[in-house]
Amino acid sequence: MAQGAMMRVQQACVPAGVHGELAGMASTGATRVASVSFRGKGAVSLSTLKCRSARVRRVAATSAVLGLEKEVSEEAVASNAAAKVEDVQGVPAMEVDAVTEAELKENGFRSTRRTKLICTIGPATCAPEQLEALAMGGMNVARINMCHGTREWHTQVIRSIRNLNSEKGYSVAIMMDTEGSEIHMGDFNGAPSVKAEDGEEWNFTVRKLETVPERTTVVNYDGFTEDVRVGDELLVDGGMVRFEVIEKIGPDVKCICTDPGLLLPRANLTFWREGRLVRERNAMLPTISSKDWIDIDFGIAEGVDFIAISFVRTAEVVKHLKSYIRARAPNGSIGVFAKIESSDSLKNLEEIIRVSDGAMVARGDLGAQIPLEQVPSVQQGIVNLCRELNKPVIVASQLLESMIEYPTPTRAEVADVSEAVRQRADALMLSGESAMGLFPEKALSVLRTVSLRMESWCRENKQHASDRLPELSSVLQDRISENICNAASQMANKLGVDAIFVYTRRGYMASLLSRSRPDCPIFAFTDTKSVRQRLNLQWGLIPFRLDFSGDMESNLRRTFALLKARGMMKSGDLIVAVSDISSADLLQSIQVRRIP
Ligand SMILES: Nc1ncnc2c1ncn2[C@@H]1O[C@H](COP(=O)(O)OP(=O)(O)OP(=O)(O)O)[C@@H](O)[C@H]1O
Ligand SMILES: CC(=O)C(=O)O
Ligand SMILES: [K+]
Ligand SMILES: [Mg+2]
Repeated sequence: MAQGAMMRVQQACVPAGVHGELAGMASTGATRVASVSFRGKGAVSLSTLKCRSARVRRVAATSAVLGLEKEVSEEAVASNAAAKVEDVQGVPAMEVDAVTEAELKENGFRSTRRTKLICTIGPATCAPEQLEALAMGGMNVARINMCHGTREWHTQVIRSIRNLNSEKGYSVAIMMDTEGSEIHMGDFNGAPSVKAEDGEEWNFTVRKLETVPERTTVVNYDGFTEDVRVGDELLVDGGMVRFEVIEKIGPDVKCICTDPGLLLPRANLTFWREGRLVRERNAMLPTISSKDWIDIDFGIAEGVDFIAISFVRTAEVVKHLKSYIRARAPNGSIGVFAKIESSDSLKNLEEIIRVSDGAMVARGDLGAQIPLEQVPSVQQGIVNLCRELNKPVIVASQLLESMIEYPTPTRAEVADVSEAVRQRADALMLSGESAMGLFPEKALSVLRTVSLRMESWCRENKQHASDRLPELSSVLQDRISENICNAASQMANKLGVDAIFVYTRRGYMASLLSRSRPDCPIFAFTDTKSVRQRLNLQWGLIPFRLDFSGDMESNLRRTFALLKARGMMKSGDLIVAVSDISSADLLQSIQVRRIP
């Protein structure tokens, strides 16, 4: 998190009385300048502010943010959920996310969103109705950060999302993000933040304290007092607040605040000597801590769809976690994402990405470990590499940071989001904006609107023409699939078809099609719930669950009938279809079909 964030958090703790006026602002579109001038009586906690601002968000969500797209109505989603076509046994013959279905029907195939959206869930968004508002707003994946919250809280959030999915027809996947064992500060007796003033003396201690005295913070790493030296600089969250070490006394390290600001609970700590990041024994801490393993067991038991590993340094740890999951969740249904957020991960980037199921450009911590001006080019490099290697990639952190407190984004933020979309990242992620901000739904709506606009610009300007992707594999069977998918995409672009259909059990050909970023949406039909959930995160894929029958022809006919019955396609629509469900000795083919 950067300097700006702490100022806004501070402003978010504004006195009571602000709510009604903020609500008015959101609906009238008043400027951000107005929002800093609110004054009233009595302090109010961040969480109270959040509950009361529910109305603000409702208003925000129903007004087009940047005036581009047509909103999907609640009625449309409800009627889709009700119109499930059922097989004789009462099991839906075909399942698709209710919001995506409404979007397809209302906005048309061409303008349906390709970039996927992830929201970090926190106190601002954990209630079932808040989660539903995000699902309605296009959240494809909900992220829970194991740095924060209790086991009960995480369980509750996961269950609420699963309930929404099963009862209301959404298809929100769940990503668990590990805490990792990097050095961080403790909590401040439950306070949302604590101010450190210029020149103040603070005690950084490794004592285990139940309650922390004033101007004290607990450091989670026992070796801290030995590793740190007098004269070192301590950076909180990559420089939001700075301290200088002046004295070491047993378990306590006395520091002077040299750059004041707000300290957030569990903020990341790095220490620097003569302008360089110090990585001594802390570099030997395990990437996955013992607490992380317990969290991972919990994630496996709860059936999360993705686990994101924080501060990955080598490919080995990813391989280890993947085999751990394979042994405990035999259908291998959890995708492992490597978070690229340290200089070590950049050294081993290609190896790490090759063994992971996807990667996250975690710009928050990354920007604290490498010079900030390198972050944009590193982001582009990671996005390109992931695409080459056929791995989904998420761009995360500070996309709309100012919206933690303001109802409209800055121009620079809109440009940043647009750039990630132009780079063809698979997914964009909200952190504080949705976890603890005042305008979670509106932030999501901005991501959606900006994505749609840039995607349509890319199509109009034939951006795909310049795409050159290397061959993935030297194995013939894989090369056949790869070439079929590339050719199917090219054909779809040239013919201007309405959609590409792919029939896939494990999602392999669906990924390959997504990798070639075609102009039309990709309908991915798969027979398991877990694969359907995981395909949610990949660019341009619209995952359907469908029971397969023996041959391609009957699958196609069945799909046409079901889609027509649900009003999602009509006679005369043109599609390109491929499949990886037939056995290896069957001829793989590309079919071009007009819906009868
Ligand atoms: N479950 C939660 N409970 C309380 N606050 C949360 C929760 N999740 C997120 N937050 C708040 O939202 C902020 C931003 O969330 P985010 O997930 O980016 O965390 P972070 O602490 O910056 O760490 P990371 O580097 O893992 O992203 C956090 O600093 C925290 O204040
Ligand atoms: C998301 C995350 O962990 C980061 O940006 O640091
Ligand atoms: K984390
Ligand atoms: Mg991080």
